[in-house]
Amino acid sequence: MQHVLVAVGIVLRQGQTFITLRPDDKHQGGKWEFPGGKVEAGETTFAALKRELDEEIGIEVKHSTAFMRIEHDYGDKQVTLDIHIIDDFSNEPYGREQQQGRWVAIDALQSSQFPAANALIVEKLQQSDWLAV
Ligand SMILES: Nc1nc2c([nH]c(=O)n2[C@H]2C[C@H](O)[C@@H](COP(=O)(O)OP(=O)(O)OP(=O)(O)O)O2)c(=O)[nH]1
Ligand SMILES: [Mg+2]
Repeated sequence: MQHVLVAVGIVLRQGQTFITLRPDDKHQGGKWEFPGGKVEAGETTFAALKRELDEEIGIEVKHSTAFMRIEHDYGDKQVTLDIHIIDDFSNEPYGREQQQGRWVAIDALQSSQFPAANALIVEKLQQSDWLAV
């Protein structure tokens, strides 16, 4: 069974987060995601986060805080999501790989838009009072 470690970034600004649409031909395609991707051999999670967020949404990550870690088994693939809040970045995010992207209010996030592993992320984000600042 394939097992991957994925660095995931919750890009936050004024109570909103930037999400992107996974291409149809990828694992969990057609679902919205928080940008990120596989941590490569010899790479730290922070380095992977910086690299993936530059590649996928064109931002430069300046600061991140660990948020939570989730293990999920999709049956065809096991993932460990290492999720970080990105609270300082430069450049305006956009779908740099031609994927759709949009800002959405944390309160308006719906678990059903995302892969199953994300339900716990949405729940915790919506419980975190400190995110409102
Ligand atoms: N980026 C991201 N991946 C997620 C989320 N939720 C979730 O279950 N995943 C899963 C889907 C994929 O199986 C895996 C991400 O791996 P991926 O194959 O897209 O990684 P990648 O961006 O490096 O893709 P690639 O360029 O190597 O094709 O994590 C999420 O919110 N964001
Ligand atoms: Mg990715």
